[in-house]
Amino acid sequence: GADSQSLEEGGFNEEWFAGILESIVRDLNQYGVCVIDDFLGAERADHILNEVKALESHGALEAGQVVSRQVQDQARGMIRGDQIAWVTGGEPHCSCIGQLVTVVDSLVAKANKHQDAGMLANYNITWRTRAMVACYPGRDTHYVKHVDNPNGDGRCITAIYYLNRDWSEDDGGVLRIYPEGKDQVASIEPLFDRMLFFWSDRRNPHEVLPAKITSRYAITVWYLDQKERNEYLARLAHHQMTTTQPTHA
Ligand SMILES: COc1ccc2cc(-c3cnc(C(=O)NCC(=O)O)c(O)c3)ccc2c1
Ligand SMILES: [Mn+2]
Repeated sequence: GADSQSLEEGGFNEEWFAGILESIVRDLNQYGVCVIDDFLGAERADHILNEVKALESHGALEAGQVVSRQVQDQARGMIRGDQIAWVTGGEPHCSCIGQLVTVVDSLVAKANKHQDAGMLANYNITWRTRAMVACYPGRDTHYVKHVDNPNGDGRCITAIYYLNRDWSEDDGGVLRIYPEGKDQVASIEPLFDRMLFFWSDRRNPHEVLPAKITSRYAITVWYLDQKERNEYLARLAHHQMTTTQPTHA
């Protein structure tokens, strides 16, 4: 309700947490996507934005994440892709990013074990990646339609936190999700203090439309299902065994 402040300094309001948890469980089950606005409040969001800008100004963001062949061909001659840094949140001057990840960790863990978890109950989410701090440097940088986890690498939920103040339509950089088997498309503007969750697998092909303005900031964490991750690592180990079989004379 109006009287529940979103966050006390340092701690998190029980009511706020429970409300967000309900939205995540309900929307992921119903739409495979969950958007939460005014997630942490403007003050905390500002601290996180300042930490991201500091990373950028210190050259911590590296251009060019791995992209598949045809994308590189398509992108040749164009400015493409985001600049990224992998952050644990424990680095110096990254404590607010760390707090963000901690809150999202507890929300995802609680949602996974929620009594109405539904499809979420099929997972046992025990791991996650580090936080990928990303900046699309404007000048029409984009990300072609793709699936985050097309081949069962263990990632089950993509969590993206956006940090773009005063974002407007002609700034571009909208995230378009094409939920599998549905005819409606979700167009998600990368608004300041907006939190987004969606299934990482083939249920959610998505693309980032060309970003016009200078910098489009986002922080992404991928949550892993233990079983799928272990099976993936086993496949990887087996593959390495068979391909790098020691040759005996
Ligand atoms: C092997 O090393 C790497 C390192 C980083 C990688 C990052 C991505 C990636 C995937 N999705 C998105 C996205 O969908 N963003 C949506 C949005 O910003 O609104 C994005 O920005 C980046 C994919 C593969 C990678 C491989
Ligand atoms: Mn993606």
